[in-house]
Amino acid sequence: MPRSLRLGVLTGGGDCPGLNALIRGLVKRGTHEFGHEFVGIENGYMGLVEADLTRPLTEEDTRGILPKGGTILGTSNRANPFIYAFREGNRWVERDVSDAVLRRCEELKLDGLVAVGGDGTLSIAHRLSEKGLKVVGCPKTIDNDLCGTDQTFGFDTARLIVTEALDRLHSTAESHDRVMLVEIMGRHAGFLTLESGLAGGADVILLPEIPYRVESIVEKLRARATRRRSFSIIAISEGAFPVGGTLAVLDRAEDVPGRGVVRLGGSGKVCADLLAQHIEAEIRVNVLGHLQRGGSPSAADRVLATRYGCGVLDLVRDGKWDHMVALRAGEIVAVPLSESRKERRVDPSGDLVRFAKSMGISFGD
Ligand SMILES: Nc1ncnc2c1ncn2[C@@H]1O[C@H](COP(=O)(O)OP(=O)(O)O)[C@@H](O)[C@H]1O
Ligand SMILES: O=P(O)(O)OC[C@H]1O[C@](O)(COP(=O)(O)O)[C@@H](O)[C@@H]1O
Ligand SMILES: [Mg+2]
Repeated sequence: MPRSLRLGVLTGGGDCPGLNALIRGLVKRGTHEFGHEFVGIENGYMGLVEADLTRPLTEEDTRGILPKGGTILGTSNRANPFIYAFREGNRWVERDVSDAVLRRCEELKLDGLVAVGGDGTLSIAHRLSEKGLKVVGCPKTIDNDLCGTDQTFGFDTARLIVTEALDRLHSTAESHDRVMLVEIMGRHAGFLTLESGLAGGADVILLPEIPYRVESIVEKLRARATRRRSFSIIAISEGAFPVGGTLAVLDRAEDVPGRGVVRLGGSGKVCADLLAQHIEAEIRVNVLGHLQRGGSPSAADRVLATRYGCGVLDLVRDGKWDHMVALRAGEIVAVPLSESRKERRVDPSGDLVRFAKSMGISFGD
């Protein structure tokens, strides 16, 4: 019988469907096979900085959570221990509280920490690991932009939601002869836009990896109009921008204390305003927003998340701290956490883009 451990668990960054399935897999296998004990840490790393945000996490707590969206542990994308934001009077100050986080883990008598998150959460995990904390990671994000793993859970569900939105927008766009722009999440990576754009039959797909020229989109829209189809669907990433232009930003990194990264939004409106200078057709912009992350995970995401939750316990058993679980060529493997710092992007000359172009889909280049 392997040694029973006391493990902390936290979920950090933006939530995504499948986090609860992961927590369930982790706690069930951990309890049954290893006799581990789990401590739930609430609101990401915030739970290791602020008081009263930890609680026992038992198998009983995981009953019925498999199909639930979000995370029963809560999360935060503003709780980086290396730039933690505190309110002092009427201003915010940022401090490095990473030493206090290590002390807190000792107080909680943790033998190790399981950090579930995206590039942000996992690179923080790696930095904590460098300071001596025993951490293992599980990758998550609807953006699918993490290096080291072929897929993150959350992506499949988000792709289904966006595809359904594109399907639904087709009928109203066609009835009104409109150009529909659909703004899709993904930060600086276009995976979600590319794959749901393909699945949902978009006519134009605009990605952060391929800056667009308005003239090129106009040409495509005009070509469609002469074929007596005067409606068009444009799938645009929140991180897409015109050649020579800049990112559409809702909050700069420095405007949100503790956040450390930019909040994107508004690329659809920017593109619509540019197009309106050239075409007569009515244009509408749809921002799908957090609908893309909400609700129950798909079967595929439940399975992948369960595999990650169960699989990370092999890393713990083998003492593979400072590693994360990953999917590579269909297998669950261990990858150094330092890999998670590298972000993945759509390859503009890869198969998907090439085939889409060969079918007549415009990328605005
Ligand atoms: N590439 C990065 N490297 C280091 N820290 C990051 C990085 N991206 C984000 N962070 C920090 O990690 C926290 C969570 O990041 P976020 O991107 O929202 O979540 P995640 O990537 O884990 O889903 C933020 O507070 C931010 O300060
Ligand atoms: O929830 P917020 O703070 O508005 O953040 C929105 C961002 O989070 C995401 O939904 C998911 O990103 P992460 O997985 O890196 O947290 C991005 O697609 C989007 O840009
Ligand atoms: Mg991130």
